[in-house]
Amino acid sequence: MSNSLLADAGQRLEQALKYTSLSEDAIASLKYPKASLAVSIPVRMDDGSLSVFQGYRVRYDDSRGPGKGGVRYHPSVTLDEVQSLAFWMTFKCAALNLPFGGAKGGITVNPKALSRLELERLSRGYIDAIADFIGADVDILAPDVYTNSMIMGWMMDQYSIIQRRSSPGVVTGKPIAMGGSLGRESATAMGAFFAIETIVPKFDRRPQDTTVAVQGFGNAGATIAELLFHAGYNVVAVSDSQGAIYAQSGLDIPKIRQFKNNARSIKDIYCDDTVCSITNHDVLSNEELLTLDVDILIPAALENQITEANASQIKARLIFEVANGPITSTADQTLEQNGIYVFPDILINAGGVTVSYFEWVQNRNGMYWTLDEVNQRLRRKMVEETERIWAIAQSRFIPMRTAAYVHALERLGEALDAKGTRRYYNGH
Ligand SMILES: NC(=O)C1=CN([C@@H]2O[C@H](COP(=O)(O)OP(=O)(O)OC[C@H]3O[C@@H](n4cnc5c(N)ncnc54)[C@H](OP(=O)(O)O)[C@@H]3O)[C@@H](O)[C@H]2O)C=CC1
Ligand SMILES: O=C(O)CCC(=O)C(=O)O
Repeated sequence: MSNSLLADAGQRLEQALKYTSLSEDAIASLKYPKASLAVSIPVRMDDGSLSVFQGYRVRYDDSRGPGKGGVRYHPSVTLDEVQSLAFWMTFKCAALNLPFGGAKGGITVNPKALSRLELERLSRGYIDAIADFIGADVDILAPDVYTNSMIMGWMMDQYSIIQRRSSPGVVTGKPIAMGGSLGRESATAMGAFFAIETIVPKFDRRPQDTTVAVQGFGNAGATIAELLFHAGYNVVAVSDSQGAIYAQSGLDIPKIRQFKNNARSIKDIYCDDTVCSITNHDVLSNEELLTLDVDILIPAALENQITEANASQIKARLIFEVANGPITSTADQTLEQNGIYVFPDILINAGGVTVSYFEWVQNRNGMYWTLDEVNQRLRRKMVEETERIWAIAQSRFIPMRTAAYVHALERLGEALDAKGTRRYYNGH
């Protein structure tokens, strides 16, 4: 592992390997992505010009099943980032005992600058470029940052056109009308909520006495903020890419969501009777939100938000990583020294991929579940695996992140070893 984000992610693997007895072969297999594809996607723009975008799809490991992971559209997407995200998917799927390996995709683009038709041509062009690399039994796509069910619908449709058969199982997070699952839209946050509800009582905390700050107000961030708000937590700060707002007495999250739905930034919220009931809130930067004196901090935006530079200023007691990779490995050490508990991404945000798995199962069976069934199954899975990881952390005196990796590694090691060594010999 030579480059930075992936190298940093690899530190977590090294740390966890000290607590496992994985075979040398299994360890060696997990150190590098299995396959990385980089593609150019030419897109005819609305003004007639041609723009060429860079896209990626990485399958990190598929020893437990087909690759699984979302597709990100963001200006800062790089191969290194996509490889790291695929690495986390591998451990996430194993930690939750889903029959999948880890994969991820991305396009380097600012989707906010594209028209809807340009976005559709880009999404279909991406599938044209990676069609041979994916499949319902090979590598399955899903939403991530700045992608959504509409884009997943275009992707599934384009793949079906290429294959000349309906192929719903190649993409999850689709519109319900195209075989999507009820509950997938809220699944990442719902899974995090079930984990938080499992963990918070262990710290003798009650929702009404617990303050929360959430960074990121998209699919994951806005939904977890609203779930916690309705459960009685005091959500005092939220943010989007433009900035944050804070009110010590608490924020009215459903009203902020209503405001944000009109494509405006949280920091521009103003108060009148029709738009919000927030009074006396302060506007903060995203950096300031992270260092607020709150009980729970929930990063739900991008990677590398808590680093060596600001870790010592974090005052939250518990951090739940809804985003992938928001804390660097060196920052982890500082937080631990300061007695701050970190609940890791590969557990906390696993609700999304868990309901993606449910969607894939429903597509294969052609039978569809009610929202209640989906959420009950999700709750069972999240509570079960959270308790298992908690027990590992407690019994071995290790942080929850290391415990989650140890838990995932035991399952990955079994699958890698069960395949034997034959596959390591060339030509036989
Ligand atoms: N969607 C899913 O199913 C899953 C998502 N995740 C992870 O959750 C995180 C959020 O994803 P998701 O909610 O889906 O993405 P969305 O695109 O729905 O939302 C992203 C949010 O993050 C905000 N944001 C972007 N850049 C910054 C920044 N620099 N500082 C603060 N906020 C910022 C955006 O602001 P603005 O509104 O201004 O654009 C937006 O509110 C990611 O790490 C993703 O990988 C994990 C598991 C599953
Ligand atoms: O739903 C999925 O398949 C993956 C979601 C995702 O990209 C993630 O968990 O980071």
